[in-house]
Amino acid sequence: MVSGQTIGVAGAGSIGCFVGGMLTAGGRRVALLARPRVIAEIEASGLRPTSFEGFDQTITRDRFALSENPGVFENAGVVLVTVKSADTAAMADVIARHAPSDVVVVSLQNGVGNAAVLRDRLPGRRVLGGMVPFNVIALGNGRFHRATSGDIVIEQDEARTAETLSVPGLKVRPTGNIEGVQWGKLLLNLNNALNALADLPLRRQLAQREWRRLFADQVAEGLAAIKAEGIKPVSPTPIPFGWLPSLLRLPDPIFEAVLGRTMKIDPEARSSMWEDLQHRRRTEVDYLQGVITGIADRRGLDAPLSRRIVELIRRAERDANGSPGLTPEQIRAGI
Ligand SMILES: NC(=O)C1=CN([C@@H]2O[C@H](COP(=O)(O)OP(=O)(O)OC[C@H]3O[C@@H](n4cnc5c(N)ncnc54)[C@H](OP(=O)(O)O)[C@@H]3O)[C@@H](O)[C@H]2O)C=CC1
Ligand SMILES: CC(C)(CO)C(=O)C(=O)O
Repeated sequence: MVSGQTIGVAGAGSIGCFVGGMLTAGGRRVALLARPRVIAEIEASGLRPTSFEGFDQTITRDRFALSENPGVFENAGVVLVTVKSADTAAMADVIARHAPSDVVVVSLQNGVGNAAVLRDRLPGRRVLGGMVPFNVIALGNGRFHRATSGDIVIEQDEARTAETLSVPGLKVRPTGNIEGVQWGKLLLNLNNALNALADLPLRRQLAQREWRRLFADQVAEGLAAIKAEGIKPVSPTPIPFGWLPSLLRLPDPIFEAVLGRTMKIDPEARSSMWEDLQHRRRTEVDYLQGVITGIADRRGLDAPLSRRIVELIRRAERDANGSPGLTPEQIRAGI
């Protein structure tokens, strides 16, 4: 990408509006493709990325392009894909029709299959996998709040796309092993569903040992499945995966001390899957726990916890009442 070219954001919701806002604040030219409800909110209030570190800027409407018309991608040098995984294929087709043929497409999504879907539907275009380690919550009135720490990681390329996308307050690091990084993130994202079922902020959920034991059992089950596939996950935190289950099972005060040293979590942070249940949207459970049950099916492994959680999330999606607010005991009871 040539610096000065437009950075398109394909599906501006929590991640897209935060990243797009930070890039605009950092002097990049940004074009957001968004739904009418998101456009109306930003038209009324401006775009306000904020962060647990104290960053807080309201970006006026004249500083970026914002539209429901994918024509906003016509001069894009990079397009960041920030839709939920089920919408990746449809968004790839939009990019194919509206972005230049030499555009670089970067997936900033959870899950391990989105870059492959984009590559399949965008032959000839450069597609880079990515991983966003931090949480963003949509707080209303154009405010998109980064509630946990960590740097974005994307696949390294000769054009040094990662470096071009880095601005103050939003660091993007290149990696030669994006698959390992994405599988590592998938293991942490197994907590998204637990958090969604718990109806608790992440910090309060992780402060309770019974929730952490459940998360530890999920990670152990996920690790066993992905090791059977010969995959070596890279931990997104300074804690190696081999230690994570034991660490999660520690008594509350010891765990708190370790967590406090490894990452920052705002009191209001919650998983994106909790947000999906609250807004009666389809969740990404098929791309997270569903990947583990898929491996288990192929390899004849047990994955009882992942199967139970898929079932509970599907039930919550069908009920459309938001989070069911379950306890760890209620989740284990059906296994
Ligand atoms: N939120 C978070 O904290 C984190 C999220 N992630 C990952 O990032 C990805 C994005 O998540 P998140 O930002 O939370 O998701 P959101 O649902 O908040 O944002 C996606 C947005 O894209 C919109 N969209 C979908 N298709 C189109 C289209 N064709 N044209 C215009 N807009 C479209 C959606 O609208 P609609 O709903 O109407 O379809 C929605 O507003 C996911 O893979 C998620 O797992 C990763 C790390 C943290
Ligand atoms: C950052 C994290 C792990 C927060 O739960 C996330 O990826 C999400 O909410 O989707």
